[in-house]
Amino acid sequence: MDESSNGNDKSELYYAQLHLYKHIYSFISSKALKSAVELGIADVIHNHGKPMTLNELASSLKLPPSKISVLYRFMRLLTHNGFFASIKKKTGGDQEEEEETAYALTPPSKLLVRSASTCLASLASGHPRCMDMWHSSKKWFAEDKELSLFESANGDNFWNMLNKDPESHKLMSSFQEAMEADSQMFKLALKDCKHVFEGLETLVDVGGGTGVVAKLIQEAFPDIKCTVLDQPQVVGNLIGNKNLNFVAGDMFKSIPQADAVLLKWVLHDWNDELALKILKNSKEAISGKGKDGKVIIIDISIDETSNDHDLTELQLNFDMVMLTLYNGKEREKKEWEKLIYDAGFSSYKITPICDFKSLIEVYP
Ligand SMILES: C[S@@+](CC[C@H](N)C(=O)[O-])C[C@H]1O[C@@H](n2cnc3c(N)ncnc32)[C@H](O)[C@@H]1O
Repeated sequence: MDESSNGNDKSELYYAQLHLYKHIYSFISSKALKSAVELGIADVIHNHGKPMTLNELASSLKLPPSKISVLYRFMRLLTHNGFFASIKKKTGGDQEEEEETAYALTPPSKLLVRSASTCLASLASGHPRCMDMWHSSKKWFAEDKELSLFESANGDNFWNMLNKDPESHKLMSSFQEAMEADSQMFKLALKDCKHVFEGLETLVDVGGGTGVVAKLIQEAFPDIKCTVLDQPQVVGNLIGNKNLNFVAGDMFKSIPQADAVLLKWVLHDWNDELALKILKNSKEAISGKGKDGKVIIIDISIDETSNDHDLTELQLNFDMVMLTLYNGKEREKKEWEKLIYDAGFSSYKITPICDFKSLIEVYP
């Protein structure tokens, strides 16, 4: 140690070590959550209907006795991280009343209950291909190619891989499950941005998956005729209704005509060149409506100047996910502006929704 380990320098060094350790081991929080999801802890507590003691939990999870103390330590971390709440429960008879800790669900772990339409458990469990690819990042950096880390590590891009082998079918269904659950949140957001959809007669949800968002829009606006455009393997077997139509197609080729185009969680999957192509095709799709048409984008708009450090960290983490999985990106406001004007639109308006996303109305 040199003289810099004195006074303020010493506390700076302690802080540096702490900061580094915190980030080196931050994967533990994510992996403990994955273990909780695989064990089904949230489901067991939910089905029990009231907080559960450690022994009750271990018995429901059918854990061997040697794993009870392990479960305790996982629950301690998961409770500290806000996934469960620990409650003191009175046990024993009148004479020898004792207190025991019982675990209850919190709002984040309620999103892990598999019977809930908002369940995000499939995202928390992750997929080996999406985790293992990080071991190839050194090789990826050395390659002078525009490949995602996923493609560099797995030999094919994410979307092709989804449709290829049986193992990837699991990835596909958990991906669609997660998208559907995420879209359920849109129901709440829709209440705050009803004006955006009012007056529309037709809307095409581009890359609209299995139609969860289109159905929510229909519930709120029964008169809007919705078309969901997605890849044949996603919508090929889906059946619509009077006001809901599924179209198998390619948004890079053409988008059906409508008063409005919705692009929810779509543009962030693609680099600027391909996002521009989608936006230009969207502009073409609303051209029949003249100046009254609009494109509605729902994506992240990163604000690095925000004082909310956790929120910005989440948005930057999402950017890493988009970069490494699809070669896509989360965009800052100035990047959105450039993309929107480059696609030939004349104005736009950004409104924050769901605490970390934005709704961007784009006008011709
Ligand atoms: C991240 S998901 C978003 C799904 C949905 N909008 C949501 O918010 O839940 C992107 C969607 O784009 C679709 N997609 C990918 N390439 C496409 C293409 N060339 N044409 C149409 N849809 C495509 C995928 O199948 C997927 O459903």
